[in-house]
Amino acid sequence: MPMDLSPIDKAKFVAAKRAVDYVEDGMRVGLGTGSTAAWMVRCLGEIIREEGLNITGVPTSSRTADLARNVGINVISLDEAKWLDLTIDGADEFDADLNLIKGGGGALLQEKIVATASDRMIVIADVAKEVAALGAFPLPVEVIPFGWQTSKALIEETLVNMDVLGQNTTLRMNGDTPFVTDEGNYILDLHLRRISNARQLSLVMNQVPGVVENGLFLDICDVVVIGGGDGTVEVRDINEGTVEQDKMDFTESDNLFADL
Ligand SMILES: O=C[C@H](O)[C@H](O)[C@H](O)COP(=O)(O)O
Repeated sequence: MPMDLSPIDKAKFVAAKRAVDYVEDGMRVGLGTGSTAAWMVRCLGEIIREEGLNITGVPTSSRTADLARNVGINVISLDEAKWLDLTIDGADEFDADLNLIKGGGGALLQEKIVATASDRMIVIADVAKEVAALGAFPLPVEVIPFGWQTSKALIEETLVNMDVLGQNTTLRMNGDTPFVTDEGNYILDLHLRRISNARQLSLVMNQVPGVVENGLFLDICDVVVIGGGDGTVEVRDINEGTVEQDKMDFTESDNLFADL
């Protein structure tokens, strides 16, 4: 009996399930963070249990580390792994060049380090994450708590100097207190609406004192697996374009749904 999933969760699930097909025995895999990545971690745990694969996971957040251990994935740190075969992660937006905005869940720093330490990055996303131009989703920028208001003012001044219009920067909150990342930092969300020069913006943001990293992932992603609420899956490769379009039969996933 399948669990009663909403269309958005079905979309995330089918993307995640298709993406774990890329995982082979003996691989070291970067494990992303967020609701879509959580489906992937569960699917990975499932194939490890069912097929006895020897997979080592490097999580990108404490949340993902806890989930990975719970589903039976052998978890090590990036420094122990040193280099990864593959990272599978979600995204907040992706464009036609497979450039991304990430960090909606506040894990962008570890995610960027882990993704860039991988031979390949596969992004899993529901169809709604595709955009013509990045920027409708607020761009997360991680800053150290010391002097964060100064960093915020410098970011705003920089955006004005770059002629970025409609900008507005907010400190991410968790109730009444600032949201704190796994590294003990804060997140500033840049409400830009449309980013016209992502490369320049990324470089300039990272030069502001106090900024640790920003959520633009440029030239990092190799493949996007896009899920639809009706079970459709499209695989888009950075070099080859759309390489696969399929539709998953949900009845085939009954056992997996029951386990999740
Ligand atoms: O910090 C969080 C990550 O970048 C997530 O991968 C991103 O926010 C997408 O999350 P979700 O799959 O929940 O939409």
